[in-house]
Formats: sequence, C-alpha cells, structure tokens
Amino acid sequence: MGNSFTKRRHNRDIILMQGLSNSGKTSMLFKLRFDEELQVVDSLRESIDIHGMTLTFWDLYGREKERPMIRIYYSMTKGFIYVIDSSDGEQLDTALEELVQYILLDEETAGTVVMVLANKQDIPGAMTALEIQEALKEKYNFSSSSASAHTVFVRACSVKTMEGVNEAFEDFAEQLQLRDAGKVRRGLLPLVGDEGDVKDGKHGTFDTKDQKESLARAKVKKFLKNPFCLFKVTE
Ligand SMILES: Nc1nc2c(ncn2[C@@H]2O[C@H](COP(=O)(O)OP(=O)(O)OP(=O)(O)O)[C@@H](O)[C@H]2O)c(=O)[nH]1
Ligand SMILES: [Mg+2]
Repeated sequence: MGNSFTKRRHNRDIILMQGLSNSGKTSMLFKLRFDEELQVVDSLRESIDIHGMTLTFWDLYGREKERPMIRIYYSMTKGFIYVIDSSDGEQLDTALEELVQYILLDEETAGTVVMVLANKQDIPGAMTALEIQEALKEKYNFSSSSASAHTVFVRACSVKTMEGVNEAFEDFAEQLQLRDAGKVRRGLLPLVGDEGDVKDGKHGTFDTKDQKESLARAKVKKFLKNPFCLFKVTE
C-alpha cells in the first residue's frame, strides 16, 4: 500500500491544455472531439481515444488572472498541451514566459510530457515551429539539469485547416506511452519532417516524419507488443 505521495503520483490522469487567451485551445479540443467548429463555449473537458488510449483533456480558460492558479491541478496532470497563436508575434514572449514559469519551472510538473503547439499556421506570416522552438530555447536552458525532468516537443498545426493537429496528438499520446513504458525521452525533442525548413518565406508541410522518428516508433511498438515486458512505473 503506497503512502499518500505515491498515490497522488499514480493518480495523474489528465492532460491540461494551456496557453494565452485566443490561442485556439477550445476550438482545437472541440474539433478533435466533435469534428465541428466551436462557436459557444470557452472551456471544455473531454475524453478522446488516441493511439489506443483514452485521454482526458481539460482546456482551461486563458484569462490572465486565473492562469497562475491552474497549478492546483498539476498533481493530477500527466501531460501538458501548450497552445500558441503563431500569428501573434507581439504575445509570443508572454506566451513562452508563462510556459517556462508556470509549467517547466514548477517542480510539480516533473516527469510530464509537454507538447507546444504552434497553432494558426494557416495565417500568412505565422511564425514557424522552428522559430518558436528557437525562441523557447532562448528563454529556457534545455541543457540544465532541471530541463531533463520533462519531455518537451514543438509541433506546428492549424485548427482551421486541421493540418498537423491529429498527427501532433498522436505524437503526444505516443510520448505518454513511452513514458509509461519506462522509455522516457527527456529534454527538448527534435522537430519532425520539414517543420524546421523555412524556404522562400514559406512554411514546411507538417505531415512528413523523418526516418529516424519512424524507426523509433517501430522500436516502441515492438517493445509495447512484447508480452513479457514489465511496464515500469516511472513516477
Ligand atoms: N485562423 C485560425 N484561427 C484559429 C485557429 N485556431 C483557433 N482559431 C480562432 O481563434 C479564436 C480563439 O480560439 P479559442 O479556441 O476560443 O481560443 P482559446 O485558447 O480557447 O481562448 P480562451 O478560452 O480565451 O483561453 C477563435 O476565433 C478561433 O476560431 C487556427 O488554427 N487558425
Ligand atoms: Mg477557450
């Protein structure tokens, strides 16, 4: 029988969706869950089946005053999806500052998977995933010892066109599975496909995966299928 600390750690089963107001959290969750454009609500809690898992997402309001208080849910959280409006260059600094202060530097989030979504890629002039990743690296020292506490990765997407959204959530679920299987990848993971390419001012497409990534996936699938493998609890 575990003590209350152990119990609390093992009870982590929600995914928090965070990000500044207007970044696209609710529309994203609504479209994933109901395949419709959102018009009416600004916060949702929904369970979605992804990659053979049922994940419960809590999309919380992006209102400024409430954002620091979201940490009361951190002890129940196993992953974060941090949504950024890539078309809003003026707010990027604030968005990344909050990601660092409220999530990455909070000890309660250690061991979680953090996906940063560079949303609204359909808007001309939107910052690329690479640009956002570089800006994040300037804010947060990923080679510090505390940086290895998380699995962090950046993906580009557009809720409007749904480009990159399903793929990003699949990747997220896969990282959670890896974590649960004791095969945790720590620190900042590389971008996939040609997300990093910015040629002639154009953004890359979001759906190509590079060979290394698919090799890694194949290995994980093999590992997960092994009936003799013991699933290690990593927290
Ligand atoms: N062009 C474009 N607009 C988007 C995209 N994603 C969301 N939007 C729009 O951005 C606005 C804000 O979206 P919401 O989903 O309400 O944003 P939110 O992050 O939930 O905001 P709060 O509830 O205030 O925290 C809406 O008008 C959406 O239609 C996108 O990928 N492209
Ligand atoms: Mg909302």
